Amino acid sequence: MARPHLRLASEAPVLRSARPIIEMKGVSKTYRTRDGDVPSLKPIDFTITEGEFLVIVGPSGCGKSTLLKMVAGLLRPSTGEIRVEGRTIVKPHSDVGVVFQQPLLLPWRSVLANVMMPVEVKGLDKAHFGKRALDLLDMAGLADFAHKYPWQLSGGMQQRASICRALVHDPKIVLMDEPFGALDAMTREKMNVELQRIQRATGKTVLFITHSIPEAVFLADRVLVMSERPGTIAGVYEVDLDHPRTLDVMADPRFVALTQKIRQHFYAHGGID
Ligand SMILES: Nc1ncnc2c1ncn2[C@@H]1O[C@H](COP(=O)(O)OP(=O)(O)OP(=O)(O)O)[C@@H](O)[C@H]1O
Repeated sequence: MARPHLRLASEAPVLRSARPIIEMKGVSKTYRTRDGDVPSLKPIDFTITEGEFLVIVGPSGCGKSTLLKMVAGLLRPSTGEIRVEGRTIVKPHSDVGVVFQQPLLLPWRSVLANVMMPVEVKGLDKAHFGKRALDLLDMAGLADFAHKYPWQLSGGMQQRASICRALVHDPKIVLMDEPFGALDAMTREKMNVELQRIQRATGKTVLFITHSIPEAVFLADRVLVMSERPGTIAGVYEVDLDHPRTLDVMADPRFVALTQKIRQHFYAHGGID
């Protein structure tokens, strides 16, 4: 990808600090439906620190997306409290950028106009953030595609554009719900390397959901393993591998041992999917 070492001028790399940025206290969720209650999450207590890359893995339906939506303020917890930067979350807020499994770009808008969506919605300064959008597209290797339309881009390029869109308003936190699940294996690996680079360059705190244990270990500072629905924390694994990580790290005995340990955790507790 183009210019692998470019860094946004406004952003210096921030190392992971011990400062809590997302705090969950007794957070649970039960969906109330016409067919009855659907308990999705048991009470969870967990803290994510500033600049941390936290990856959640867990069986299908265990409440991963529910948790992410609650951090984004798109859903309210049934019990407990989520704080972001010390503020209790009760509605959608601009401290986060969100990336979903599908890029969800509007086909009638150019790539640049898509990336600028959050700026327009939040009524931010278009000149200032327009420059930032172009810098981000440059960083993501999409400088030559700013004025193209989404259908003129590959799936991986569209997903990179959607990551730019999540970063454009400079949120401290990026929430990513299986963002690379729809990509082919090689593109997915490249995206992992790229995302790691962007996260290290910008110091963003990332909360990332995946079904892939190797992807989790490759990206994470910590991997949070959830149990079957109603989900709760089954284990937390620290990933003690140096940065920047290349794909070669997957042959490192520590990588192999940790992926195996997490996989065994799933076999012991009922499978990942
Ligand atoms: N709007 C809703 N109304 C009722 N039940 C819901 C709703 N959204 C999710 N659920 C239920 O809550 C549980 C958790 O859903 P969630 O999407 O958070 O799981 P997940 O871990 O992200 O799953 P997957 O890995 O398959 O994407 C599931 O059993 C799901 O059926």
